Amino acid sequence: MNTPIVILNYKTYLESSGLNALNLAYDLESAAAESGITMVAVPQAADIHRIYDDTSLPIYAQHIDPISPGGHTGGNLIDTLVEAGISGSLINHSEKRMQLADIDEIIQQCKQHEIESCVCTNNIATSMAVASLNPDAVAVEPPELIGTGIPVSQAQPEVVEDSVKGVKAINKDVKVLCGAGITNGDDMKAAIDLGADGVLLASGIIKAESPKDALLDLVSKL
Ligand SMILES: O=C[C@H](O)COP(=O)(O)O
Repeated sequence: MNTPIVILNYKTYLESSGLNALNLAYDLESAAAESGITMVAVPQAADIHRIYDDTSLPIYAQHIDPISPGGHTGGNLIDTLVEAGISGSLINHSEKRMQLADIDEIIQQCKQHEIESCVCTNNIATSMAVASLNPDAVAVEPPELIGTGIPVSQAQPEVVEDSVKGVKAINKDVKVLCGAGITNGDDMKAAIDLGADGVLLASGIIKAESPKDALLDLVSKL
């Protein structure tokens, strides 16, 4: 098995926006260096460049719009995000749902730009459907557990285990991550024991008194 991966979605918490986004990136960078675990920052678009300039972290976008260069006011164009420093993107997060054809379009755009695609899903069936689109990773997250602190890997282990089985049966090269409520080392260990390749998380780290300590605890039982 490959080394597990941690993807930290900054969402739009004030604790992970603006200058706080950069401070959180420093925490991620030092926790990654101390633990040897790959940690990915997923800041808002406006904060990508500052993190790229000041750290060597892998950076994902939170969302890419299915557009091409031209007249799309307010859009998140992949070319601009790549130039700002991303090496991948979340796609279809629960808080930013997309139509199936648009998910496919963004996976293809990511391949053209040679960046990673991580498609979020809400259950086993959608995880399997998305696997056939050949993204780099699928991140399954039951929406009702997001932001609750109730970890999917312990509250709904069958969702993680069956998503892993279902996705790998369709395409063994697609990594399977899980998210929602993941906070500490026990939650992450449970996810990895169920076959997940890593975790996608947010509030448990962003809202922690010391995000760096929380990150080190997260990977302490691997
Ligand atoms: O992208 C991250 C997920 O939505 C999980 O969020 P959470 O860790 O706050 O539950």
